[in-house]
Amino acid sequence: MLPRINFTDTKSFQYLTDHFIDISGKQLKDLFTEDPARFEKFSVQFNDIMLDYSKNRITDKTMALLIQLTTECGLKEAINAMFSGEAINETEGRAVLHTALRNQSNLEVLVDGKDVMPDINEVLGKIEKFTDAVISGTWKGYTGKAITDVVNIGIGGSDLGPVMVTEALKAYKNHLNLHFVSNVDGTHIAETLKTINAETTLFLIASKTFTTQETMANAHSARDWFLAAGAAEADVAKHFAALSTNAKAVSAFGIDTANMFGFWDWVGGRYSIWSAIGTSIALGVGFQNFKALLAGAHAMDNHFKNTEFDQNIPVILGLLGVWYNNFFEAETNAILPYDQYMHRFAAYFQQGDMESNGKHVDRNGNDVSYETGPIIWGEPGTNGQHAFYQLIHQGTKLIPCDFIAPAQSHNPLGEHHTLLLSNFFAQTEALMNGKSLEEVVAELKESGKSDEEIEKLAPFKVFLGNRPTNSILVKKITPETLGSLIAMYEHKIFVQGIIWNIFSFDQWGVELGKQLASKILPELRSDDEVQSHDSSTNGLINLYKNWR
Ligand SMILES: O=P(O)(O)OC[C@H]1O[C@@H](O)[C@H](O)[C@@H](O)[C@@H]1O
Repeated sequence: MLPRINFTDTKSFQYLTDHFIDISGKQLKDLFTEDPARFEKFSVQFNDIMLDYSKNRITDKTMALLIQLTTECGLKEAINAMFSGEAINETEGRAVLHTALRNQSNLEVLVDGKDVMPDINEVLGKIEKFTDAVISGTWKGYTGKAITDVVNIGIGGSDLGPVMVTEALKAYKNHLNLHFVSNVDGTHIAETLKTINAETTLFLIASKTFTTQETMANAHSARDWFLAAGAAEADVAKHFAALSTNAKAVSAFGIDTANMFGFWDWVGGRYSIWSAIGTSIALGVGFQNFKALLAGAHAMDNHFKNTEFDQNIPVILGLLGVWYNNFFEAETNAILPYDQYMHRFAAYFQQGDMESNGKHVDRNGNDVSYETGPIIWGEPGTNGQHAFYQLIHQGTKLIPCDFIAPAQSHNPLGEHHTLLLSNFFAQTEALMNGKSLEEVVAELKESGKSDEEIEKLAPFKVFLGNRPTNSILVKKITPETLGSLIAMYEHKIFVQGIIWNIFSFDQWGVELGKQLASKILPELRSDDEVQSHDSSTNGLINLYKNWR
């Protein structure tokens, strides 16, 4: 059982509340002047990842109090409970063991007294054999041709992770063309089917439950298209594989369970890229690179489990997030990778973070009296700079940002990477230092503006600064480093869930919409006027019926 401590009742919360009054009046740039050792003090390097958190509105005291908060909230015990397979997903009665999927040490992990490692290794072995056969071309389609295209059909955790990772690791891609279909909007599958050939296409039906409406609709359409292209029922086995925990539903769909890659109910959907859901990754970049991704995540797991909290990257990130969320009342957190390959990274952690910590009921079943999960958003730099950074620099909202960049590019083309990184370094400096009225006036004077012009223009050109950022500089985006980065954010989310006293591994909030859609569906199938809802919903449905 996880602890049940209201963090606002802790001593450290009270101390932090007092301490916040001191800190909120301080300027980051002054903190740097006062303490030239800030970078050494507030940075941690782990393998090829450097977290510099010195540009945050913190002092030694802030960090000491935040660490004290972890003790009062039982974080250490909670970490041990997760890694040791306790059923910490209490509302679903399940363990939370995505860490076991990447447990390259192979030491036993017990769930209800049974070591899960042999099953995990068996599935990994099966994925390796299958992906090697498809990549090498020994796996043949129904007309004897090798596979050229792979279509992963899945949604949420069965889509976002594979999309994000295969994009982030595109530099490692082989000849297979990967496609991802998630939306139940027929456009998604229709447009994909236009680009592929049934004889050389492999469909991966990725669904933990194998009941998700969108995925099942897309899977059936893919199957119909495949059969309409001239293939026979018996050919389905060569072109359809399932990634799922639900063998019964997989068979019922018509996929041979020999082509099923299984996982278990102790793997949450948004934590499932490390499971058979990662098969599209292994197909796209090769099994060895998939293994390296797992190894990178495993290394971060060990760091998280074994490192003192003041040097523990996910713990530090989690606590900084709590500091801004609950004291500065920041509502969002931007993730800004300066790496085009990582363009889906923020989208991936929108699900990872918001589906985990978007909860208003605590572990005692009571409404919380404080803010929980932040809104996660972001786009790659430098594109974001020319779009929404205006608000980060000069808007009225405090937006803590994570800047992520690799020192080495996979595409060292001319000066591109140097240009990119000059922006990466400049933005965090600008956000911290801002530009004072005096500086603006001096600049305008130098550019030859009259006093009258200066008076008019100056206020608009002032940057208040004091805007906090983390810089995460990595050597290169390799499978290992990416694995570590993903696990780092997963554990950050865990830390925050523990502090906020919420259950991070269920997602009841997605159910209501599904329930109502299934009630509305038969109403849409008939032509009768609908009167069973409120006037807005009735009005919209009836107009839709008139227009369709
Ligand atoms: O993999 P499945 O079972 O099709 O589920 C897909 C997604 O379905 C959503 O409803 C859940 O909120 C997600 O957590 C999940 O990832």
